[in-house]
Amino acid sequence: MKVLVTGANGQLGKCLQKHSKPLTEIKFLFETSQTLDITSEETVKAYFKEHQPDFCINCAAYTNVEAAEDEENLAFQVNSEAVKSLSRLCDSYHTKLVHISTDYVFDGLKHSPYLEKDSVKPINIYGASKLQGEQMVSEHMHAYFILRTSWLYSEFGHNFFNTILKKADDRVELRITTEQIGTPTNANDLAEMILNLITADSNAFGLYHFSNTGEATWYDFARLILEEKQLENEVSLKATFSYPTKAKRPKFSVLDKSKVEATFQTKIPHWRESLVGLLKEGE
Ligand SMILES: NC(=O)C1=CN([C@@H]2O[C@H](COP(=O)(O)OP(=O)(O)OC[C@H]3O[C@@H](n4cnc5c(N)ncnc54)[C@H](OP(=O)(O)O)[C@@H]3O)[C@@H](O)[C@H]2O)C=CC1
Ligand SMILES: Cc1cn([C@H]2C[C@H](O)[C@@H](COP(=O)(O)OP(=O)(O)O[C@H]3O[C@@H](C)C(=O)[C@@H](O)[C@H]3O)O2)c(=O)[nH]c1=O
Repeated sequence: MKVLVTGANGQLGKCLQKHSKPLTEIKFLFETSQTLDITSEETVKAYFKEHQPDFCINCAAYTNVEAAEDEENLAFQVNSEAVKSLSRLCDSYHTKLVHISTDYVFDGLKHSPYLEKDSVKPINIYGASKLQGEQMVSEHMHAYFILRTSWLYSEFGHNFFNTILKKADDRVELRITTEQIGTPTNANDLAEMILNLITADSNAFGLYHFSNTGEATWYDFARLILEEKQLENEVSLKATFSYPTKAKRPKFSVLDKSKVEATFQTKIPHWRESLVGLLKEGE
């Protein structure tokens, strides 16, 4: 089996590289923004013609939520237009697509976990571009899995977890918002789930919510990082309701995972357990 991973140098791409090592029976083609720019339709077309992958895991995305407010065209080009041509190609080569989307497709006004069937209404440009990407996948192909996830972090790349660790190392005073409730998700858990989906070669196509379980504010997330690193007495951490940003973010974006759990018999770890596990790994 041949599996193409786009955006392979991003955090999810790197987690997939890490967790796919034991899967020697699968040939992984890890392509970065340098080796396979998904916005270049001709390049991607030629790539598919040559390699004809059985699966494509699309980790390529424009993910800078703040900058997207000023770079709308680029965000839509990567997160929607490129996804349209990728989906068409996957359909014509019978390549199954695993596409990743976000909790930011919701407006955050619900008070209980969001189901796959709940109505979507993004409140920032990044969320709007990702929603349009989802629509491109479902309109242009059949054999797809769209996995919506939330608040991804890992040891790799730019994410809230690494930002807090860096600020804590520099003994910068932390002011962290309590305004949003969601679920931090260890990208290593998502990578494992994706690899299970592929090795099972499941045909249960469709839209799924996948995050760690439980809920938290960004403040709760930062606090557990400091506690586990035993830095709570060395770094000042203050809760603030308002932390002004250019992009609006949903106030509540916890995802309901019943569908993914029931379909794939997965036991998803709690966000606290997973965060503690990652910090222990790094010791
Ligand atoms: N990070 C998060 O908190 C969340 C992410 N998601 C989704 O999960 C997926 C993975 O995100 P994550 O790994 O965190 O994101 P990253 O930003 O870490 O990685 C995205 C990767 O995509 C690459 N990329 C950007 N443009 C192109 C392009 N035109 N062609 C090919 N590659 C490109 C980037 O390369 P380069 O750096 O060279 O530009 C980068 O390596 C995305 O779909 C994202 O929307 C969903 C919920 C939460
Ligand atoms: C760095 C920092 C952020 N914040 C706030 C800003 C914001 O409201 C919240 C989260 O900050 P960030 O900008 O790191 O996170 P953000 O970029 O909004 O994260 C999102 O990324 C995209 C890609 C997704 O798909 C989402 O699921 C989500 O993970 O925390 C503080 O309160 N204090 C701080 O020191």
